[in-house]
Amino acid sequence: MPAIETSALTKRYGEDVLAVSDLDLTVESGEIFGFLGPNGAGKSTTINVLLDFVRPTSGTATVLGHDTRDEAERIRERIGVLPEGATVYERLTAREHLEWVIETKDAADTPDEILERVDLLEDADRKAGGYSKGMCQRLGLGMALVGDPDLLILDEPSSGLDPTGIQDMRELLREEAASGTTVFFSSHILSEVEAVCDRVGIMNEGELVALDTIESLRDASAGTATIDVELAAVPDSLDVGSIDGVQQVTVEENVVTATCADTSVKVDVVCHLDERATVTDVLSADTSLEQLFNRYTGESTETDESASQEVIA
Ligand SMILES: Nc1ncnc2c1ncn2[C@@H]1O[C@H](COP(=O)(O)OP(=O)(O)OP(=O)(O)O)[C@@H](O)[C@H]1O
Repeated sequence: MPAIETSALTKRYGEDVLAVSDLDLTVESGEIFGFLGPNGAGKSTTINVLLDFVRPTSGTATVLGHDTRDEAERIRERIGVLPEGATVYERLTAREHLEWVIETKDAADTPDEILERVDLLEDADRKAGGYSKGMCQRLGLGMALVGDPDLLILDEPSSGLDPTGIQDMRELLREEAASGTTVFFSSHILSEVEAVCDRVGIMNEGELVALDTIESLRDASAGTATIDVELAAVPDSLDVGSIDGVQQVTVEENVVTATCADTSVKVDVVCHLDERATVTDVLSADTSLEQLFNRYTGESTETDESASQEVIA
């Protein structure tokens, strides 16, 4: 039985906003699934449907085999949730938050054990009103862990966390998955999920535009590369487009940029240009996973620093 299954799931807000469109998504039991997409892509809306916080306009969703509309209570008993921008009660301490959730869920956990896991033990008896955003997020994560849930649904779990916090969170998700918990979490940053996910679904403008394993996405991203070749002067006829495997060519000032179907084509481009002009510099960049994500979602790649760049001449 899949942990999550949606079929033709659609959610409209009023006439104008199609937040989720015809979504077919299956998350298998035991996997760590990253639900990706830029702001406004429909991730939170999908999660809110799964939690029965909003009702779908059409289509269906099941969580742990239960229909979200008819059996929301049964679902809640078996899942742990970190909602978007988790709120805490300012006057309660972290320990009191956990005691409250443990009691509500009639769970056997001890607060200290969970506080230790989310690194809040030292601050357990401070009122949450004085917590930083990252501490609130860790408290929210701790509350989601109560009752050893079969499924964790986390909306932007690393929001507000510092790099150490993000690493701790990844470790915790791995531990949960290793103990048999399915983890479904949303993010708008691919690099945050690629280290930990088995599969990712990429949403854009309400639609699922990619659904694959990280490895397959990597394979796809390994297939393309761009090369910038700087020339002393650009001759009238370059004819770079005639080279096998060159997909696109642009010339700006004296730099020729070619998009190649695979990395081996880059050498052909350099040789071709070297025969026709004086090459003064060459910069090549293999397409990174982040760029691939950006391509699916139409985001700009200009500021992407994760592209692996190497000067080859
Ligand atoms: N309650 C609401 N009423 C009207 N429109 C809404 C409502 N909630 C979401 N939307 C719209 O639905 C679309 C999808 O929003 P959603 O919050 O699901 O995206 P998201 O991928 O979670 O984005 P983010 O990463 O910013 O949280 C957006 O256009 C948003 O403005």
